[in-house]
Amino acid sequence: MAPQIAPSILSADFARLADEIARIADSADWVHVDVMDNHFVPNLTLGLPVVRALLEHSALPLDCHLMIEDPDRWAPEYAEAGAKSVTIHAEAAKAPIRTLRAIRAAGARAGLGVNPATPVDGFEDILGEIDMLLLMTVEPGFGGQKFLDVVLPKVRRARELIKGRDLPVWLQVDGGVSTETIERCAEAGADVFVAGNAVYGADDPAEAVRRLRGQAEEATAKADW
Ligand SMILES: O=C(CO)[C@H](O)[C@H](O)COP(=O)(O)O
Repeated sequence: MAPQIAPSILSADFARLADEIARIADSADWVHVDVMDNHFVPNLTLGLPVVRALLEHSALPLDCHLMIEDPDRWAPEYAEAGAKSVTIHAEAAKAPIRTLRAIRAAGARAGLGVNPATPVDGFEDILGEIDMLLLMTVEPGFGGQKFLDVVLPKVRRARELIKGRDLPVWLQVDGGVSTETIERCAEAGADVFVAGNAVYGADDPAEAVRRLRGQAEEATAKADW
């Protein structure tokens, strides 16, 4: 699959979210929406009512990343509301298979996210239940953090597992993805790139997306996976 860019609105102006999404509508593939509940992570952002409002105003599909304590309760509702991708965290879900199936049943792509220190090997047998594996490349909770190089071997490992099973699972990296780090992520096997600060911290967010995409495409073409 060609690399996809998912700007995170965590770094956008929260008072003007619809306008901020419009700025990247012609260059990005997804809008990445970070839902945080101040329990799973030490930050509070937005929830279902705001996502419903954004769905009315976004020309791009929403990729909702639930960093919340009880994703089993909430994830299906995001999918039913119209989010095209909903990711739950492996560290939080109590019934991940049931919840992933409920997301799919509601018509969305089902994502499974893991924190930097969570290994991916334990999830090999459930890869068939998911459409996207999200690997956090910072500790979740805040935008603008430094990319954790230590996660790169896990990106390679995840790509091997996906390839080994011959499944169409997308591999997303999230956190500290920028012009400095995106090539290493693509070389290691990532094909969906979340970028908050690197996009919304730029003077021209659309141009920032195009630049990231160009770098990811070039690195992917050279990659051996
Ligand atoms: O999930 C997240 C934080 O938990 C954000 O999506 C992520 O950090 C993106 O922001 P940036 O590119 O600025 O690191």
